[in-house]
Amino acid sequence: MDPKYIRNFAIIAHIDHGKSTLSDRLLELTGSLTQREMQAQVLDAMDLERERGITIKAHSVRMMYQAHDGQTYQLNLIDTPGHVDFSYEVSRSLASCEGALLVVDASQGVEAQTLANAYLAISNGLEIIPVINKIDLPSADIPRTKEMIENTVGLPADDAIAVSAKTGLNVADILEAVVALIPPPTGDSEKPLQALIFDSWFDPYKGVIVLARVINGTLRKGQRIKLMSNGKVFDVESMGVLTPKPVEIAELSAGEVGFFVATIKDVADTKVGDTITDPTNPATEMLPGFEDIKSMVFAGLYTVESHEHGALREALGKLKLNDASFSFEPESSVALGFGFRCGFLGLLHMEIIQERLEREFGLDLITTAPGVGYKVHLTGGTTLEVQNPSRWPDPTTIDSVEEPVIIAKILTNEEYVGNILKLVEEKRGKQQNMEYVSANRVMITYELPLNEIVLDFYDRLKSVSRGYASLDYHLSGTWTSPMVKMDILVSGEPVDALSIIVHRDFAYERGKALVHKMKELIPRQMFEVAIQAAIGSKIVARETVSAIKKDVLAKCYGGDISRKRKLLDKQKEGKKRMKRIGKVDIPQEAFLAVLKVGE
Ligand SMILES: Nc1nc2c(ncn2[C@@H]2O[C@H](COP(=O)(O)OP(=O)(O)OP(=O)(O)O)[C@@H](O)[C@H]2O)c(=O)[nH]1
Repeated sequence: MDPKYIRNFAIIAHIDHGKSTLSDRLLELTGSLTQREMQAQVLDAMDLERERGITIKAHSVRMMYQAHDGQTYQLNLIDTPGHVDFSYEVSRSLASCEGALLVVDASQGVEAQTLANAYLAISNGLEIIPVINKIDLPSADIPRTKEMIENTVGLPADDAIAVSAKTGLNVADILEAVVALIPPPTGDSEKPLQALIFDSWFDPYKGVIVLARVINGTLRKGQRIKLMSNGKVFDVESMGVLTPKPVEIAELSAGEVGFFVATIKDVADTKVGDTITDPTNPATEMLPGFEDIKSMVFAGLYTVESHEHGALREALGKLKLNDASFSFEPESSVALGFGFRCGFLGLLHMEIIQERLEREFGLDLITTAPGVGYKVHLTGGTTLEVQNPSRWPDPTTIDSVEEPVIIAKILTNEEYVGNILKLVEEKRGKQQNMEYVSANRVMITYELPLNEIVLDFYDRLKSVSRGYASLDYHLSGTWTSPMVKMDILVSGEPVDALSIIVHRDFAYERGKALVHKMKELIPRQMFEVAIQAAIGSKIVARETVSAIKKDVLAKCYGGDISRKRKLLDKQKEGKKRMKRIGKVDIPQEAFLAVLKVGE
């Protein structure tokens, strides 16, 4: 198609501001889907996404739209993931577009992620059309939302389109604005091929499916392609566009977006952000912005039943086929047996993988507390990358430790600033900036150790701000910090899977809180159980779980068999996620106690 009539755009928004609902409306208006065909929120394809109401993977849909000028335009809507864990993918999706709809909930206003995504869009040179959504709500405040867009994002918002994605009110105006305001792509179909990969996944029937935006040149069915980051060469077997139903096509020319299937076996070969070229007439340069993304958060995954270990390995292998950003390698624990150390982009990513393992593969898992990767410099001059506390070297051999640090931007209402500052200070934060972005909204920028964020930061932030704070973060570097390993002893025995890495100055407090929480979480046994926190041989905290005195069934005084059964079933249910360590049954929650300390 003549690029003049192509518009590539994304919708960026804070979680729950209505991106999926609006996408569905646009599909409906362009006749891409009839109402009958339309399942609620087609773009969120995975069940899990639908259930959790979040968009995990980016997809793209081609819509044909006849504008008021009589011309038919090809509109490619590129969906972007809405969560900070996936901000690299967001940035690559945005790099495939010339414009973006910035959707802001009229009752909530601009949130941290609205801003983070808007900045990504601005830095990718996109034309941004502000859209104020949910104007059907009684609490909608259009003038205030406009003011916030102007003050925080720095975009003129007089012409913001006020819509209700729910009722469809004014949504048609968005399509006209897309055609009128978003520039057409400028690539050249005659130049050597350069196509940007912005998503890929593994389909059990078709193999690896790649979504790409052709920047220059033409990508044709049957042609040979080369991936510029790794030099690997494949043949394109089929290609198409999602309308949202897949429709086969023979080529994608400069400016167009679509998917293809090639002789690619491993999704890890198709890295988001990579450039595809033609090996017979290669482009001289990769497209800018490619990064090899790394796992930031690590945790051990074990099965409750040791005989399910093989099934876990198989399931992890299958998930990895679909998700190159997730990594795993075997590890073993004295307490838990054989398991895997898994790497994730962030906590949400970790929860998603965990849930899929349990739901799709029927595994019962024990997860150890998530932690980050440290660079440990030894006195002998060598440096270790340590992602597992049980690999922490002997403290006498450690010269210094570098821990990863993030820049966190927290957007909140004035009245919660005090609470939030207290929280970030407690989390070892260093203030970078604090400014009013509108009459009562404040943007707080802090440098914080990632290790503090992966623990309970999100939940704590939510509770101290009553939900009126949003967070966006990105990795910014490292700090040299006196980190130490803290062991947890149950009945005098160290349980390796419970060890965590903490800052020396906070170890005492953390240890006290942790054993206290564990005391609540470990059920009483027939005997007394001591729970201790120790650094090296020094015990820093201790609690005792006292022994059970009575038989639980004694309460039922014989007679009522169904009540008895219920009670036993309840106990069984409770047992499911326990791991017997020595003589003590430790429930899953206790392994994650460190996440719950503030509760
Ligand atoms: N009243 C009202 N509710 C809306 C409107 N648009 C969306 N919603 C509701 O807001 C909630 C979130 O909408 P989604 O479309 O799932 O939001 P999203 O931005 O796609 O969310 P993520 O996928 O998590 O990023 C849903 O319950 C929608 O029904 C609107 O115009 N008016």
